[in-house]
Amino acid sequence: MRFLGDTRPAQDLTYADVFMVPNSSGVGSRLEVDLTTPDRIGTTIPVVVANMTAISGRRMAETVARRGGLAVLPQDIPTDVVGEVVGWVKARHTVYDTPITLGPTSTVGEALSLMGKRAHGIVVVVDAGRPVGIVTDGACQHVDRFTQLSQVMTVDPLTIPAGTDLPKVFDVLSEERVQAAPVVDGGQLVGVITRTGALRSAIYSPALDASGRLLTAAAVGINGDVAGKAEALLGHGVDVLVVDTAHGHQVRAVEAVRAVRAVAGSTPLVAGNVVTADGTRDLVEAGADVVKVGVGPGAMCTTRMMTGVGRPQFSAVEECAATARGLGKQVWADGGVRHPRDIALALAAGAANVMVGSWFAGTYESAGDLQTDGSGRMYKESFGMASARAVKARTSTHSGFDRARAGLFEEGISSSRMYLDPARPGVEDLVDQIVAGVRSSCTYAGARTVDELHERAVLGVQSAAGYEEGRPLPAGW
Ligand SMILES: NC(=O)C1=CN([C@@H]2O[C@H](COP(=O)(O)OP(=O)(O)OC[C@H]3O[C@@H](n4cnc5c(N)ncnc54)[C@H](OP(=O)(O)O)[C@@H]3O)[C@@H](O)[C@H]2O)C=CC1
Ligand SMILES: Nc1nc2c(ncn2[C@@H]2O[C@H](COP(=O)(O)O)[C@@H](O)[C@H]2O)c(=O)[nH]1
Ligand SMILES: [K+]
Repeated sequence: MRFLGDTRPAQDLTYADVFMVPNSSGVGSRLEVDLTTPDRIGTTIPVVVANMTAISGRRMAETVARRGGLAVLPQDIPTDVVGEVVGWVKARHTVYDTPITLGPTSTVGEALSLMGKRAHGIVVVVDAGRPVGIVTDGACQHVDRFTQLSQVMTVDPLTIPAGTDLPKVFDVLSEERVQAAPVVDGGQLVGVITRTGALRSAIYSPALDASGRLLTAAAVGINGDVAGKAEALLGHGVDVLVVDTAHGHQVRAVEAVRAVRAVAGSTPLVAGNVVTADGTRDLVEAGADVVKVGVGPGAMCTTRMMTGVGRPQFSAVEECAATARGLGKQVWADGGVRHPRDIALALAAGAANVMVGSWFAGTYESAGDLQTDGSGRMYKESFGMASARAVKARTSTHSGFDRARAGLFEEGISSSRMYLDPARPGVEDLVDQIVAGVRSSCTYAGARTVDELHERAVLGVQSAAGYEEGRPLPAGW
């Protein structure tokens, strides 16, 4: 990566401050670009879901891994529960989505309460494991919530035999004009597939472990028996460990990384957060394979306003990535990502992978319950991991006094409404947008891989007006 005219700007920059110019490019198609991440953890797209309780749970983990990304399960979830989630994710199909199933005597009310859990939008009515009907949201309107599903379901639904060619699935669903269909193997339900799902499965490669199951990650904090917790997570089959704390360049964090490294064997270890070359070096020396970069850019984060501490994220990533790469390691850019461009710029700066939190909060797959406001718009509630709300949950076993004292040190937002975009309500819709944007950035730069994007990117610094000029104006002016 270099700056236009080879003039390094005097001050630190964030994503909005920079732009990338096109290079002479021999990459003729966006489909020639391979977004496999150079951190070699198994992700085939540079998207990691942040370890935030309101965002990253089992449905997020399953859905994102199926498209080549990774979700980090938060440190506040009890270890045995993380174990259950990991076991569940690893038992998921790597191509077909998990169905929502109910019986013929289940009610419309039950179906409606479950439908928002998944983007595919159908409930499969099963009898002894066989699909006997399909219920859509439309069929549940204008009927009593106590109506049994046998009354509203489409009987003998179209089913897709497991293993059917994906273009064929796409064509059959289009011809039959159905949004989603159950997938069966020997008559038994094994999953659900949509038209878009068939398309995506032909474009993306899932992030898999050595046994071909979906990849998982989990975070540990820096307090208590960190090594013991890490060992327990490894015992549950977690593939990537993340040591995560606000101030990753403190003695206790470095010691925690060393302790986890001692038990982690060859399991990739990610540690953070830091924003300096020194912080990066210390975490690498302690045993981190990947250093997580970002203090204060997060949407739920009040650290910079509370403390004045942090660093504009583009420059933080650039400096830490250069240091880590010099030591044969990598960084993840964590926080502040609101557009596909931010991910492309983080990779241009040298990040191997990019963590996204709040942007994914407003999706069907985030951990929270789907809610509707007075005007009928769907939203999820989200909160920061250093907010009073999260701290209260994390310290639930402490004395009342200690909890109250910890609550005074909040550095995050306790409640925010993240609205679902009606045009992109599922996390895969956002992943599509990200991957399309980043693949396109690569062809503009003449890069076929993430490393080539970093090598070839030529960046400039823009004014606020320059950034504003790049925004679309859908309503005209
Ligand atoms: N990327 C970012 O900008 C930030 C991210 N977060 C996220 O919030 C979650 C909770 O992290 P965290 O607040 O570290 O909580 P943790 O409870 O995991 O650990 C923090 C530990 O570090 C000590 N500590 C020392 N200095 C600080 C400091 N300036 N800020 C916070 N702790 C400090 C704390 O002691 P004591 O409480 O006694 O001071 C405590 O023992 C994590 O997921 C983290 O990534 C939080 C803030 C910023
Ligand atoms: N200072 C705080 N930082 C937080 C908090 N909760 C999460 N985070 C950080 O933000 C990123 C995600 O960023 P986003 O812009 O994509 O939402 C996450 O990985 C943490 O590093 C918090 O309460 N305070
Ligand atoms: K912020």
